[in-house]
Amino acid sequence: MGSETPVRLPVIDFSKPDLKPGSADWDLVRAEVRQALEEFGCFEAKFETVPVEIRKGIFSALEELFNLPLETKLRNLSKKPFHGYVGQHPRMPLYESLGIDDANIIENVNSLTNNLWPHGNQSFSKTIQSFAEKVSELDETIRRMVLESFGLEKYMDEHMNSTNYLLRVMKYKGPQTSETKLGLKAHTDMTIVTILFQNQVEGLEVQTKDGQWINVKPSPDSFIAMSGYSLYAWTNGRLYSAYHRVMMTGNAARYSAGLFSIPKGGYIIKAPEELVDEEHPLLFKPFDQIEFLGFYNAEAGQTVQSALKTYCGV
Ligand SMILES: O=C(O)CCC(=O)C(=O)O
Ligand SMILES: [Fe+2]
Repeated sequence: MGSETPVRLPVIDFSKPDLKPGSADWDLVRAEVRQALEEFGCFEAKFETVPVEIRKGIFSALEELFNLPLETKLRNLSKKPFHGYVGQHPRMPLYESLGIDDANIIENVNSLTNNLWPHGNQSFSKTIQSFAEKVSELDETIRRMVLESFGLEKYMDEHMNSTNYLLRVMKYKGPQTSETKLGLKAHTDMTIVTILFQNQVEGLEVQTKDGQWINVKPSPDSFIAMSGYSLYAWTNGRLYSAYHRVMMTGNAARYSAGLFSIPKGGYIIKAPEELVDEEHPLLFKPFDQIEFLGFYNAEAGQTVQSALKTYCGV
């Protein structure tokens, strides 16, 4: 018989003009978001609110950034894992990235820009900041829909104020071969929500619950949204958090940008009592994510899943 149809991620349209809380479109999209995050922990989001000059501009900005000499990029090392420059790793030789904390705030981007380009680079700062600000609207919409879908409106303000944004921009060199090579190893994100945007070079793969890898092929105006493991913990396991990785082939470089909403240090992740019952016993005792990450990073070789269970599993 013919081969099975490959599994595809759900595609959800956030570009509807009337997508306001309370509208009929909002309720429909909210149900799609909930279902996609339960089943796949991931979906493709059509979100045309990001103007075309920012969508195009972001990739020129990334090219300009990663073309800088290595010693310039290395000026942005950070003590926090994956917050500053990361690259030149022997096991991930194709991968380079740079993290920018709270990139939706122009002063933060300017301090990075001035470090990279001592004479300034206004257009780089503006493109990065506008991108982060626009994409953060999608993050907020998704989180609002998730909380509403569980009837958890009373936690909305606390939840929305509990996170910071990290923008991480990435370059994966083409491996210059038709063999598939590792770009970024399989992992789950320790985030509330992750939103990815990529140029037209494919490579992202997302694993389904039954272990199949889906090749993600977003259309040029789409973003990929994922529920992270912090949201898995906060929702007491109601939403899935998918393993994903980047596999590269061919000559072209892949550029991507990820906006990560991350619980602030000092904020205690505690599943709301409404999501704990006999059918869904509590998975994790309340924890501070920054303290957990200290534990996780000291335990070489563990996955987030097993480390969090050891750290505060019930
Ligand atoms: O480059 C991508 O599309 C994926 C990046 C990623 O998974 C991450 O930075 O956590
Ligand atoms: Fe990731």
